[in-house]
Amino acid sequence: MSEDSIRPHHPVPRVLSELCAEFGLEAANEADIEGLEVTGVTSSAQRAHAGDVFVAIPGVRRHGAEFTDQAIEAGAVAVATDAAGLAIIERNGLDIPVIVIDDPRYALGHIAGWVYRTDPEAPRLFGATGTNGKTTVTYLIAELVEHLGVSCGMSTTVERLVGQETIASQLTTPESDQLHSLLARMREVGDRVAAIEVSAHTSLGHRLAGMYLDVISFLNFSHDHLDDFRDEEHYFQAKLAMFRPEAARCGVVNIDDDWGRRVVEETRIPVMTVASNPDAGADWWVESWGTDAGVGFSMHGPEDREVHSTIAMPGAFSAMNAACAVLTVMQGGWEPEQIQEALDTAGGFAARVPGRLELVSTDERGPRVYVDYGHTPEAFRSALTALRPLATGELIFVFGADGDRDTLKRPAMGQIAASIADRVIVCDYNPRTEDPASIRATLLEAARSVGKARVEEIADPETALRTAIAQAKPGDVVINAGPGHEDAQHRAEGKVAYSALKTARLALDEAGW
Ligand SMILES: CC(=O)N[C@H]1[C@@H](OP(=O)(O)OP(=O)(O)OC[C@H]2O[C@@H](n3ccc(=O)[nH]c3=O)[C@H](O)[C@@H]2O)O[C@H](CO)[C@@H](O)[C@@H]1O[C@H](C)C(=O)N[C@@H](C)C(=O)N[C@H](CCC(=O)O)C(=O)O
Ligand SMILES: Nc1ncnc2c1ncn2[C@@H]1O[C@H](COP(=O)(O)OP(=O)(O)OP(=O)(O)O)[C@@H](O)[C@H]1O
Repeated sequence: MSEDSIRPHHPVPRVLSELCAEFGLEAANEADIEGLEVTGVTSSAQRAHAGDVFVAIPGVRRHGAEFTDQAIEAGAVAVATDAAGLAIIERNGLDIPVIVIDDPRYALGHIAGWVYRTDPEAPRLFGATGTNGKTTVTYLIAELVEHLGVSCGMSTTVERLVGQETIASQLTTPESDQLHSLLARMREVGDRVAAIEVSAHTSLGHRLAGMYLDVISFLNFSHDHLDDFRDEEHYFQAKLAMFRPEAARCGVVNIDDDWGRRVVEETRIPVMTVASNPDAGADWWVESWGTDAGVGFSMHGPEDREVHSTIAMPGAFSAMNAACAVLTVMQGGWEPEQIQEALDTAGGFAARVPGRLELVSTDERGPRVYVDYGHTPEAFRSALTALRPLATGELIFVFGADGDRDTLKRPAMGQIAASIADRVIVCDYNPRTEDPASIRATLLEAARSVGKARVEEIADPETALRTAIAQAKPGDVVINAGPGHEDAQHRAEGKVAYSALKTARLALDEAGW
């Protein structure tokens, strides 16, 4: 099943004229909408199903109304669009009822919420936002809620989970029509909570319109996405927008950085704060220590309340991720004692998050090899700092940078890599339409400017990873940052199949580990 087809299996039809009455809308053309029933909503003509309202959005590249014929062919019964969209439909002589709305992208979520009967109580939404760690924390929230005996659906960059079914994701946070449809299907299968990863792009595209977050967690904030947002402040405001009373009931905020403290100052929803420093004045503070499998952590809260457990992922940041998940669930209504018992019974967080500092090597006599999804300067710093102590030999870092995405972060990525690792190998990572050699050149120049690590260039990511693993010795740690769970590279010539996880396994096999 593809993500495009996640729909409720038993939709209860709604009457289009009631939708118009609900939102104060009128059909713009002659066609009679009386008695017309709708069962779904789509913003993409390619995803249209029979019985859908096609919400035609004026996009950055195209106007959705240009694709109305495809939506009609698939069985769409009406279109909701702006005046420009109506003009396109009329110009093309198409015969379908059209409802004219001012801002189709904003209206999309509200219409979808009405058609799919989105109910903030079923499932309740627990969201995670931040520059790094959203996917991980979303998995941890879902894991903990399930340990508490409650069925939890999930939406992340990696996959959507509905009941027992998983579907690979396209976007981190889906378009609002897809999200409402996903929630409707979760309700059908009995998921009472949905853990969802909320990107800053969500605010740009009103992807949570018509939904209400029960709890939203702010994990951290650092340099990323300055191509899509005018500057850091706009990127921050997109995240802060989730902390409005109209968007969320309550929140959790990590105040380890100044941005977290700003969220606390500027939000009008009740928030529970957390920090890694006991003197930060947070409601909860977290101490952590390394274990064989990851980290152990103790959370100290008000009135001497405590939660202690482990997470099978390395690094102090993993303890903070676990703490944010615990506090999200606590804000959702569970007591620390219930959470403690659930974690004790489960033996801590297993944290099975594909491609997030995933340990691929299994032979303890050989080098340790990790595949990671880090692609920001701070993610590099966290991963390298977490694994540095495990390297009794060399710390070898294989990485590249996204093409057609925030070019400004590249120098910091190169510098951080070369200031913590012993050897860095710069390769391609999703160059998209950019010249890969010029992306590598920026990273190499930044890495060499540090004058510490050995810096090499191997353009092909597969060759780079295989070389690093073939040359690694016992005691060395190899990290491949970037590809994480992905199964393809995005290049100018199109998508090229590539899995770093598979390559790492193969190379370890070949090296006899
Ligand atoms: C910036 C942004 O949010 N862009 C999104 C936006 O694009 P757009 O407005 O340009 O849409 P368009 O391509 O002009 O099309 C206009 C309308 O026509 C429809 N259409 C278009 C073509 C067609 O053949 N048929 C059709 O029906 C489209 O569905 C759309 O409704 O609407 C499109 C469809 O609804 C999205 O796919 C697209 O996301 C693009 C692909 C994207 O890559 N976004 C990334 C940056 C993103 O959102 N990333 C974040 C997370 C990042 C992170 O944290 O790492 C995410 O949440 O995934
Ligand atoms: N709390 C954290 N602080 C800093 N770095 C982190 C944190 N959690 C995870 N990371 C790093 O970021 C990488 C990506 O993690 P994850 O996929 O959970 O983040 P994300 O916010 O979902 O990323 P994306 O926005 O790209 O989907 C990890 O593999 C790890 O290297």
